[in-house]
Amino acid sequence: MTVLVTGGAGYIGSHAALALLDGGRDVVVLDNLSQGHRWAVPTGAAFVEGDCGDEDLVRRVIAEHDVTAIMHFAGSIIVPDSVIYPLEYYRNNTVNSRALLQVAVDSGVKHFIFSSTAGVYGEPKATPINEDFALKPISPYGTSKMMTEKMLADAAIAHDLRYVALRYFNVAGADPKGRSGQTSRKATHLIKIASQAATGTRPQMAIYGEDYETPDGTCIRDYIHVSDLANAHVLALEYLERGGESDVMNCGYGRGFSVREVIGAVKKVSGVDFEVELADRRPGDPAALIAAADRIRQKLGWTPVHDDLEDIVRHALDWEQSLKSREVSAA
Ligand SMILES: NC(=O)c1ccc[n+]([C@@H]2O[C@H](COP(=O)([O-])OP(=O)(O)OC[C@H]3O[C@@H](n4cnc5c(N)ncnc54)[C@H](O)[C@@H]3O)[C@@H](O)[C@H]2O)c1
Ligand SMILES: O=c1ccn([C@@H]2O[C@H](COP(=O)(O)OP(=O)(O)O[C@H]3O[C@H](CO)[C@@H](O)[C@H](O)[C@H]3O)[C@@H](O)[C@H]2O)c(=O)[nH]1
Repeated sequence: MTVLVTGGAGYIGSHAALALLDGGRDVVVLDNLSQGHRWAVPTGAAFVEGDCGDEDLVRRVIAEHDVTAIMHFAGSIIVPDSVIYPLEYYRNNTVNSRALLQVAVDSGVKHFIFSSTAGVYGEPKATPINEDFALKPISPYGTSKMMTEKMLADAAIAHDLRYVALRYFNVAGADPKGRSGQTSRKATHLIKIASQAATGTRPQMAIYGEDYETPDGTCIRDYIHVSDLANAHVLALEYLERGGESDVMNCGYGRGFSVREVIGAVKKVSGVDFEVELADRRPGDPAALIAAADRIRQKLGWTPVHDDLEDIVRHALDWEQSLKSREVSAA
């Protein structure tokens, strides 16, 4: 009875592995370390270095570890890169997910939890966004995730497999106990970048556009603490194990903060007045993305405990500081 966590050496996967281990589950992480780090795999989890699209390897891992459920985090995640390298994104996010799904079905794994994204909605017609809105992704990244959702839906009809696809809104923060956090080599996320500016890892940061139709002109997003998100995965697994139907669920808190509000919170919590420039809009940024977050609360009984922007920011800043000392000690 082991959970296979693909991408468990990365940001969200490592937090999910921690949540599973904290709940007394056995975990095996499969990660090719293209972005993740061996040290990010939580103590107590078994680790296999390899690709989730390698069917023979995944078949062996499932058999050797008696895997009964899969949480699939492995993937390529940078939206603008997906525009430049679309075929690479379809390979890693769609083709490799197909391979993993094939082995899951062949091996009799019945429960599958998938990392999807608010990016599947594209430019939504209104906000908050509920799960029944049309899927109209505007990037290859969003399309690659939508295609995996479709494969899951069809496979679940044809085979003895049930799934939950969790559509994450803006994931941020770090494990409150300091055991993991965001370590991406190529940071693009707002709270990560602002935390780097506050801790001196980068000299300044920019706001991408101040002329949106929002109260302060900057984009609004629904920031969700990574540990609340990790717990949602554990609850999704329990839901499937007690016979829950396959479903898709938004993961957000149902409220939003503007870029300016986020930067203000990072300055307040850190006490550092770092330099912020104004820059042009970043292509493809919708003005506001806020989740309708009722379904996940109702169906999974999910009750977030870190729904506080300053909490999220504090944990992100603590992690950024700890990364600096890690680099110093590694030098
Ligand atoms: N971070 C966000 O805000 C966000 C939002 C929506 C959805 N997601 C999704 O959540 C998942 C996890 O994202 P993250 O932020 O933790 O990213 P991450 O880059 O930190 O983690 C992804 C991990 O997967 C590994 N990986 C990539 N391709 C692999 C492959 N083919 N085989 C094995 N391992 C592979 C990487 O080495 C890395 O450790 C992704 O699927 C992403 O699309 C993330
Ligand atoms: O240095 C920065 C970084 C970001 N932003 C702005 O901050 C907002 C949030 O940006 P970011 O943190 O990059 O997140 P998103 O572009 O909203 O995308 C994230 O959230 C989506 C779901 O909402 C996921 O699909 C994506 O994978 C994930 O990267 C946007 O308006 C950006 O323009 C800045 O102004 N300056």
